[in-house]
Amino acid sequence: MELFDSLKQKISGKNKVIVFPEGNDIRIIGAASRLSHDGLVKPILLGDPDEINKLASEKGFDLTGIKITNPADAPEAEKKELQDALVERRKGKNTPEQVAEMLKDPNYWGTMLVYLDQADGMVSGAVHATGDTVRPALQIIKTKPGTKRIIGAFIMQKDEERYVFADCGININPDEEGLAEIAVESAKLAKLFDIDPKIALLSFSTKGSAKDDVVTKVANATKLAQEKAPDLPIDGELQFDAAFVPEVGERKAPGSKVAGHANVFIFPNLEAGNIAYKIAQRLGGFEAYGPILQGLNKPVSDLSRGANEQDVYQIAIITVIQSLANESK
Ligand SMILES: CC(C)(COP(=O)(O)OP(=O)(O)OC[C@H]1O[C@@H](n2cnc3c(N)ncnc32)[C@H](O)[C@@H]1OP(=O)(O)O)[C@@H](O)C(=O)NCCC(=O)NCCS
Ligand SMILES: CC(=O)OP(=O)(O)O
Repeated sequence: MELFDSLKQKISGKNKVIVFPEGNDIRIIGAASRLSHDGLVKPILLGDPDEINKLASEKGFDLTGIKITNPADAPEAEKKELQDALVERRKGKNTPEQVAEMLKDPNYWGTMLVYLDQADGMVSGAVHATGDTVRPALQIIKTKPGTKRIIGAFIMQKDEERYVFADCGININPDEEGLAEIAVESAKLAKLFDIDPKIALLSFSTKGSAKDDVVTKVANATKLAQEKAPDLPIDGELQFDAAFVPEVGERKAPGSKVAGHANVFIFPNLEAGNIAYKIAQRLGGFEAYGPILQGLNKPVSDLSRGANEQDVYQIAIITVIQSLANESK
């Protein structure tokens, strides 16, 4: 079954509430309309209702079943509830005056709805850059117990081919420990998308063919990841061809359980990961679903500003899947 058909089946009728802070964007309005119509999500759009209704009617989008909230115009009691809870959450870090300013940003408002269980997840980032989208979640929702850092991974899909790329969204220059955590957590994400993970930590070197501190970082991270998850097939450092092409893998890394067959690709830093996913998407014709943020207590999804309506629709579905996965733990 096609990936999204199977995901839709899993979330259909679950009535999960997803908040979209960028409610005035036509891509968001179109996606929310379809999600509501298809019975997949109960959307909350944040923004000016007049503007949202006008844009929707121009494009013929039905807003039945969609709640619209204008934070700028919200009842005082609602504002106070969010403000008091945020002051408490940011105790010692932000003053009440700073909190009042923060809540003028719809990403903070939306994140608070998730934190207070008034929404099951949030999707934003079609307009805002990644930092502005995820910072409220890092400060308020925070990482799950036992998880040090959130990770921004992509599911890359073309026809029958499906891979995980990480980190492509968040951690700019992870250290050895960080890279090992990215590898192990990305294997968990792979399983959620029916990928049997074979994890390659990528470099410009294969098994010591080049010497440099950045190569040593990947080799050491591989050892740490293998120690953290001895049952998983994890190998590195591998060049992409050694990780992906069976004949090259046999030549460059003989005896490896991963080389030539990898499907979870861990990049040494964010430069490599972000560039790689965009090349695979724009030159290679792969669909890029993400960045899927792993490790938060409740799901918040960032979009690329290059996203279209279909990307928003699909990321919202993935956000619900993450919410359901959290419940089953
Ligand atoms: C994610 C990112 C925005 C965080 O940076 P930042 O806001 O400067 O982070 P700060 O160091 O000020 O930390 C803010 C909070 O987030 C937390 N935090 C930062 N990075 C984190 C991570 N990877 N995982 C979990 N928490 C994190 C901090 O602990 C801090 O919490 P606190 O305020 O409760 O103490 C930053 O790493 C970044 O810009 N990454 C690249 C994003 C990007 O441009 N990607 C390319 C396009 S997808
Ligand atoms: C994921 C990503 O690269 O986001 P943007 O294109 O918005 O920077």
